[in-house]
Amino acid sequence: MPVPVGILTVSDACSRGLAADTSGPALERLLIDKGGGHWAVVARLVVPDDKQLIAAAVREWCQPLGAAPGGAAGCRLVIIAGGTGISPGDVTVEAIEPLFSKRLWALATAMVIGSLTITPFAALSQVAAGVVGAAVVLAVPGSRKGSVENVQQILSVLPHAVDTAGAQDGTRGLHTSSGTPASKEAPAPVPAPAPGAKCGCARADEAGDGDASAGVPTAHGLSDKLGDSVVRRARKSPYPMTPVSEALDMVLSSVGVGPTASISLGELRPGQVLADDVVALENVPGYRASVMDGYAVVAADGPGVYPVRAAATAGSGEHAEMQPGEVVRVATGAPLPPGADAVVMVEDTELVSSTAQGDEESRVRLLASGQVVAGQHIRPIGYDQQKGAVVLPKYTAITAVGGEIGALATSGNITFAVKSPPTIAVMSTGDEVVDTLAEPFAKYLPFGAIRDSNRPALLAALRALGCPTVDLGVVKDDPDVLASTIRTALETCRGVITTGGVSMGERDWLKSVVEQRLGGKIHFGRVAMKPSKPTTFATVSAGGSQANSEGFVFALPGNPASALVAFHMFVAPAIRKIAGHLLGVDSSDPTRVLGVLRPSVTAVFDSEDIVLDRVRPEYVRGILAWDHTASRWAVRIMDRRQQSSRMANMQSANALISLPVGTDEKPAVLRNELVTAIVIAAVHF
Ligand SMILES: Nc1nc2c(c(=O)[nH]1)N[C@H]1C(S)=C(S)[C@@H](COP(=O)(O)OP(=O)(O)OC[C@H]3O[C@@H](n4cnc5c(N)ncnc54)[C@H](O)[C@@H]3O)O[C@H]1N2
Ligand code: MOO
Ligand SMILES: [Mg+2]
Repeated sequence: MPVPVGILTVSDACSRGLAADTSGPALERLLIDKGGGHWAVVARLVVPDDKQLIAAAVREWCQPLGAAPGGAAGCRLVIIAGGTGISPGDVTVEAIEPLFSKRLWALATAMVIGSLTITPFAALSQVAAGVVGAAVVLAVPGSRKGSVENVQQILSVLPHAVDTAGAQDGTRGLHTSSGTPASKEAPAPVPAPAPGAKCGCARADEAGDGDASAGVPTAHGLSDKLGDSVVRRARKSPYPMTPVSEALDMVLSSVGVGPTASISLGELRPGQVLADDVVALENVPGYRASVMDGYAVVAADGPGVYPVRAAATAGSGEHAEMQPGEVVRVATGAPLPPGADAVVMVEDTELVSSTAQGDEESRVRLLASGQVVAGQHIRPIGYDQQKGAVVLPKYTAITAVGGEIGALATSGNITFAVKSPPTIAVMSTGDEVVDTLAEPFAKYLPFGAIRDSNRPALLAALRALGCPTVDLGVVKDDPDVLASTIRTALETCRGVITTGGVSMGERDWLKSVVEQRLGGKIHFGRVAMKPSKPTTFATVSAGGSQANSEGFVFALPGNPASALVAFHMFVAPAIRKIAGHLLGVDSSDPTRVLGVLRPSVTAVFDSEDIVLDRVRPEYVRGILAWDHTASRWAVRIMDRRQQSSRMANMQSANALISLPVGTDEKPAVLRNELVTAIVIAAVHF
């Protein structure tokens, strides 16, 4: 049995989502690659440089399994990366030393000596090693390189150290070792774990908005335990502030490209993508066709008076061979008689005589004004479509322009291999939310109620992407109903979008429902962005017709602008991936809407200066347009009132202006500065 390991990254920046945690993954990789199968990383966490939080995590992980009411983690090795420098903010060693029942001086020294052979800066790290409960706990520098180099020095002796540490403490755990230094420090408030909980592998750090977490993974993930009273809810969100790019990576690596289906022309819809090249089965035109209404002639005959032979209108059958000295009346699109090599427009002729009944042309004059050149006004065979040529290549997206469906109709194929946008169900949640799509229409709102704007907006946005939709209505804040509605929807739909109930409120149940009722995995529960911070993405094993596949749940924030921004940032790319849109297109050309990600353009900021948020990167709703005078993109803010509760700031928006976190050096974006605009809808020219 591999030995359970916990890896704790201590970093203010990582916990705030402002930097990616690279040492945690690197240490895990080291143990996997070089640990000879001895280790299994069962817990990874990022916490800020906070003594209480570091100690709480170590204490929790080093408890024996089942010792505490559900909180024990049973880790036998804990590696802490970061917070070992000599600045006042580095508190890792101070946090863990009081927990040590035994200091492992020599182990720490071995790490220092080894590292000193690599860099003299190793002398500036306060590495530490000790025993906590039955576990060996190491504190190593926070840099990816430094952390790995230190652990590498002692990797070969670690298995023995861990064995011995377990043996020396008969109680095997902190829990029963009251009186050890560990028990002297008050534990940080930890959300109540479930009975029997053990180390999860979810990361649980905390960041953003100056708050700090006590989150430690439990059997039910990080969410508040359903059934617990409000007094036991987490008072800080245990969900890491995931950087936007990481969140997007998690989404795109969790959803796979959808299946290919063979469908008929009438079933083609905008949003689908061709899964194969479509080859023309026939020439268009399949015959030499007239481009004008007029007369088929022999060009060498030249101007003069000619008898008119049987008329050829489009669709009329084949002609007899044409003779020099005669003309054949033809309509646009009609086949030319064999022998004709040009068409003269009716405007370049005059009637000379008609039949006795006066209902048919007898002779016409080809006027000298009309030049007659061989080949004139004739479409040769295969002019528009060559048999055997690729009409539309694989990855072509079907658009609402109609050109693709038209070209496919012309190709002569009966069926087409396509990937389609998935069926998605949409639900609004909230006791206060009044249905705006179902009868009867609420003419007057009860006090405290709000009309549902999220569901209609999301259903429309999904349809625009080509998704078949299922409307789940408005669901009350009731965990049972929420769970059963989502579960049932996932039997027929690839994914469910909910809005509301994902933040810190006493009736914000979505995360708990996903983890505890649906057995889902929350990949992220908060994103470092403004708006849409509590955006949650989870995968859930589906039943019904979707059995054996994973459904996904996007639990979007209730605030309307937050829900829509999150939709465009995360849901729309997932849908485009499932539908088989080409990955990685030319992002410099925003008119190309192919691709999983919408393109970003650099644009001039054409609005009053805007103060940057100091914690979260912001996605401001804007209108992107081509500035014809200056030949550049310009973007202006839709609506200065960018509150996430205000749906109106999304209207007419075709771009999200991606603004960085503000700093003392760069507190604002000024008019005429360059910004990045993410295109979310058709751009204006
Ligand atoms: N203590 C904290 N409170 C909040 C935090 C936080 O970090 N700590 N985050 C805030 C942020 S940011 C957002 S965004 C919201 C997200 O809230 P929820 O997703 O839990 O959504 P609700 O609480 O259910 O509703 C929020 C808001 O939106 C209105 N709403 C909900 N559904 C709809 C709908 N379908 N149509 C129109 N409006 C809707 C609802 O009435 C509320 O006003 O949490 C903050 N709080
Ligand atoms: O993320 Mo909330 O979406 O800031 O309002
Ligand atoms: Mg809420």
